[in-house]
Amino acid sequence: DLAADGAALLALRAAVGRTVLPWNASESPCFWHGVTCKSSSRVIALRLPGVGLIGSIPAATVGNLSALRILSLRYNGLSGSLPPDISSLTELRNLYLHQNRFSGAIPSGLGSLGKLVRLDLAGNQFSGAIPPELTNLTRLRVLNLESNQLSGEIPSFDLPDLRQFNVSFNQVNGSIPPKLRTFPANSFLSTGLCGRPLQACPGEIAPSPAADGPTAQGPAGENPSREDGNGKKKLSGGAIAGIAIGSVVVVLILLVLLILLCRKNGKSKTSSLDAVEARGKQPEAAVAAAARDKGLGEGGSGMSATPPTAPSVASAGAKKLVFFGGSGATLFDLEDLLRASAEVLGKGTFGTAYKAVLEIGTTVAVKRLKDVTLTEREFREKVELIGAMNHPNIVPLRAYYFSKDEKLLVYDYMSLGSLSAVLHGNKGSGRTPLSWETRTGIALAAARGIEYIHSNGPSYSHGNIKSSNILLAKSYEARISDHGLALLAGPASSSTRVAGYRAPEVTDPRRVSQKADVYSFGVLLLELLTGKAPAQAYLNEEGIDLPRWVQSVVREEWTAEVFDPELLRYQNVEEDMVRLLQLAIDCTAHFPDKRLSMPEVVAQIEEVRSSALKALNQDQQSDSTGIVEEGDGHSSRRTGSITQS
Ligand SMILES: Nc1ncnc2c1ncn2[C@@H]1O[C@H](COP(=O)(O)OP(=O)(O)OP(=O)(O)O)[C@@H](O)[C@H]1O
Repeated sequence: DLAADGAALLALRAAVGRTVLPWNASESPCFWHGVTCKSSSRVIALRLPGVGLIGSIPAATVGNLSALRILSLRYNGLSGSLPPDISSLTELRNLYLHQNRFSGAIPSGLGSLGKLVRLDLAGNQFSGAIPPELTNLTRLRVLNLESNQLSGEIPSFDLPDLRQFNVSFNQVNGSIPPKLRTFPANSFLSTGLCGRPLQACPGEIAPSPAADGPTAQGPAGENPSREDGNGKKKLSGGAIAGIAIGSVVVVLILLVLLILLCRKNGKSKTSSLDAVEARGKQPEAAVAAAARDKGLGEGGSGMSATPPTAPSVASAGAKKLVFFGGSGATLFDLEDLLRASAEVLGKGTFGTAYKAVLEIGTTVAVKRLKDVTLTEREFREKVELIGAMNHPNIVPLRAYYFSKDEKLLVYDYMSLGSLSAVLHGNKGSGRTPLSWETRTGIALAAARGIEYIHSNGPSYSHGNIKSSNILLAKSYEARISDHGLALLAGPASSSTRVAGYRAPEVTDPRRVSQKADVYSFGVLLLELLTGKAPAQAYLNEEGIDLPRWVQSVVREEWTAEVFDPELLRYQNVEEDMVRLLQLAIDCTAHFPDKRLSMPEVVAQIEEVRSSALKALNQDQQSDSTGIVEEGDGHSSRRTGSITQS
């Protein structure tokens, strides 16, 4: 009970923190710095990073905190052996003891902490062998043993969830166990180990580059960042010959394509986009040149004047680019568009998107629609509805083009790309994680954009809310894209939509509703909070989607586990994170009637957002010097509680 927990904590203070822990014994331990309770009845987290604890931890101190889930004593001066009764903390998920002076053997009893997710013992003086019992920790995601004095061979870990592993700077030796060979070389630096990703062991055949390919995946089969190795493998003679022959073939194919392109001169004015599509993201000067070869670019009429509100027509021979006015945007004509250097941004449900940089300097995004079966009149009517939408959180549609063979939509180009790319792309070094303040700003902007779409009438919905349709302009201003495209799309386009965002009641993706948008937005919120893509392979291995995964974790009361580790560095925001998580869970309620409306969602996010801005101000004012690690906040505030919908 809480009294026993309090006594254990006071005993710990007497042993290692007499002068540094200002705990008031007459108050409930739940108010003590670094202590987190559940329902004011048990201590579930003890976080005392870098507070100056010194000495060795006796038995019957932390070992008596039997409800403990998080123990963080990192960056202190703790020494001696770990107390063996640490193995009685069977609720423990995160154990952070790195950067102390612990010595002796790693207790084999740690292997009985079956709920452990993160174990960090780096930067100590642990010696002896790595206990084979640690291989029982089947939920382990992080195992960091770096910079100790461990010796002997590494036990054969086969942990399905292991994402980070490090034994660098130890005296371990022997062959790297097969299941760990997919981790990069810097997991095994300065050891006596051998085998991939290091040098082959004596008697082992060095892997050929070809053999590296398919087996270089992580244990969960989905973590390409582990493939890095030292990147200096030598190519075999066969591979060099293959590359040389391949290059010659590619050059020949390009030559043939160029000849065909020249012959087709004049056939279709927009067919230069085919060339762009074929070339993907290659530099595009040549594409512009190809368009010029076709006689499309010379003598273009440049910018056109525009009336402020009515659609205007920029003429290019028989072809017309129709603009929506009122924005004061610089206009251009079809010829300018064709002369622009372009690159493929990506292929989506409704067609291919291109970035086009016009000679006048304007950059636009052009969407080339596929499978449009509407008549010209129907198409124009529907596109004008889309073009009439005007809101700061909607990507503006500037113009469109319709011909029998080609349907184009011209949008403002959003320079920071999609939320999906920012959140999940570039996992390597140099990545700038999205801050809590930015995430709440994006959530609010996206919610306002959807609210605006819904405000046009009960039959208006977006139908395809997902992170690749949240685009970011400079300073991470978020806007909804692809609004209204479902109106234009043919039946074929509905099949490719990502199921991870689709509300359970939506069986035909073309028949969506506002409540289905709320569901998809809830998934998007979960994505912002967890950092996980709804279609991520390992979530779906068990057939679990993101909302169900979050609910299962929350049900087990590991709320802190669901959050993106990149978010856990922020101080004083835990309660707001939990509020947003609760909102996301409410939005993803199974039954549409139980879901909130978008105005309600916006109102709730506004509250969280203003609190996030306050926290940001506090952070900027306070002199925060601590180094905060994954899964480990400084705040002793309660994480809050979550209810299931
Ligand atoms: N206006 C824009 N500015 C910048 N990038 C854009 C713009 N519109 C689309 N993109 C980028 O182009 C890529 C393809 O977009 P597109 O909308 O065609 O497909 P999608 O969003 O991936 O899927 P879906 O069509 O199902 O919405 C997206 O990843 C997006 O980042």
